[in-house]
Amino acid sequence: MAEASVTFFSSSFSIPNPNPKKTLNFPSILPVLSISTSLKHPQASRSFFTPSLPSFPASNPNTRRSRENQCKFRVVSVSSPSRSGSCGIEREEVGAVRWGCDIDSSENASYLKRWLSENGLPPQKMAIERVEVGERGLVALKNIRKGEKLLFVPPSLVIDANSEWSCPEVGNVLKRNSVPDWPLLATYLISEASLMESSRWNEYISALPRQPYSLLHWTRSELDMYLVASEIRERAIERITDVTGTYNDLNLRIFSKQRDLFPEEVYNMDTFRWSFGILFSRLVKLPSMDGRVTLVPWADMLNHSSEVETFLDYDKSSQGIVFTTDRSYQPGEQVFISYGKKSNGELLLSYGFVSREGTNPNDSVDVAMSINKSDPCYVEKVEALMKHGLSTPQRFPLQITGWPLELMAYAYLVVSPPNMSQQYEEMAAVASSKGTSKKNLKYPELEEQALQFILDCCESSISKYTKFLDGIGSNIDNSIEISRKQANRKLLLQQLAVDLCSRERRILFRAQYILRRRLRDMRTGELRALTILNGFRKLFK
Ligand SMILES: C[S@@+](CC[C@H](N)C(=O)[O-])C[C@H]1O[C@@H](n2cnc3c(N)ncnc32)[C@H](O)[C@@H]1O
Repeated sequence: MAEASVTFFSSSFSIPNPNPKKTLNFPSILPVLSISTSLKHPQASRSFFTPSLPSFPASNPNTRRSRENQCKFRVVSVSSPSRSGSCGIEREEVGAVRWGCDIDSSENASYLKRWLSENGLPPQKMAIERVEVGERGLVALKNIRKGEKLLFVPPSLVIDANSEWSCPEVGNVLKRNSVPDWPLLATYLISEASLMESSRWNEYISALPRQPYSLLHWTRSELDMYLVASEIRERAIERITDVTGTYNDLNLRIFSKQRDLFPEEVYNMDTFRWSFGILFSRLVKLPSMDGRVTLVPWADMLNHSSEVETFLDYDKSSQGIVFTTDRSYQPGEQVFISYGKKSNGELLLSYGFVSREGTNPNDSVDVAMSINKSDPCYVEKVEALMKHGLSTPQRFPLQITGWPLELMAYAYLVVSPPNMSQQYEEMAAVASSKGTSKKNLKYPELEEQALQFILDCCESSISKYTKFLDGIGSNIDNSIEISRKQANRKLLLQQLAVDLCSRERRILFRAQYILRRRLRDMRTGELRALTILNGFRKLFK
């Protein structure tokens, strides 16, 4: 059960490509939500500030749909012409769309609940309410026992790659081009959203956040300014680049060729950023359905807690999407789920929040390691790494409880001398976890150097965090006059960055302490052995 809640999965994204030189980009690791139950006060840092985002009149989702209206999209995007650079994140303003709602308004959520009930959602023991953690969430209406199954969302209310398109022509074009699940679902959401009342998902889409929170929605300068010390910045840039690349490919090969079906006002970078933001923060992978990725209305109103393990799955006996509580709840308590065993950086990357201090047992910090260019065996080492899908620099996660075998193997490779070139392969294989087994490499003659190398990496990282945390407020440019809305956003992002960086630096401090102690013990051990040896020498003299 816990295994299934580790919700990273590999997406094989590729549209059959007439030009094999041009590859389609898409993140190889994408997060998916899984579900579980609650903490008493899992206050996450996001709850300190409420960002004030542009507001537009919400469409009334209760309007009746007319079938003849199908495929007549409404141009509702308010995105401004993009000033973005090649990776699309140079812009100072993140485009917003009109779809969805401000999640602090509960009106759309009550339309959603009514619509779900009318369409087969059975009576629930929870209701959508404004909550302290996560803004909107599901709250127990009655006593809920530990081990109870909840939700029972019927498959007819779930969106997946096989869902029927309200505008079948658009769906047919994508299917003919064998567009994989993630970009297909992103396009599906945009297509349905643009149809408004003519889409059967209107009530669901109207209750989605207009601005999903995740690093996908930070500008390049925000990432550079606030996440300068954290490796999560790189991952955010990679993700933004992948999403942008995916949109550009779809646009080039499909949208631009059929503008009647895919008008630019609807299918553009801003609307894709919105739909990918929704997918990153709400998509669920269902283990009992061969890992099918789905959007599960209602279930996706549950917020995350790192201290519970229960997750969403399809339940054959009830034929619905359920989760089983792993604690009891009293009326009025918010019910939480687990989005998987994620570090705070990963939570910020996909969901836009950081867990409250000390509540995330899965927290880790990525440390970047690299082979020194002046290493006489630089080429051989890099070749060995590349053979196993690694590079230089390479990131490894460090946890409060220690570091993985892969990181140690990489460190051995970095410090190993030319006369050990026969072992480079083995080291790289273990570093990539693609070796024969998860092997604990042991090279006693290199251990001290390898540990010293890891310590140096941690200390250089610590100094970056300290510089950022000491300078926050003073090194951030306050000279530009900003509106209240921008000030709120700035405060929110600063707070998130400070929370993330303090948690990550704490893990590094712990690693520094352990490494220093281990090295000291090794060195005093060596010293003692040397003193004994010298004593013997003197004796024999
Ligand atoms: C699947 S949705 C959950 C429902 C969401 N609160 C809503 O109103 O639509 C995931 C989003 O909820 C918020 N969220 C979930 N768990 C949270 C937590 N522990 N602290 C703060 N925000 C949280 C984040 O904005 C995240 O992107």
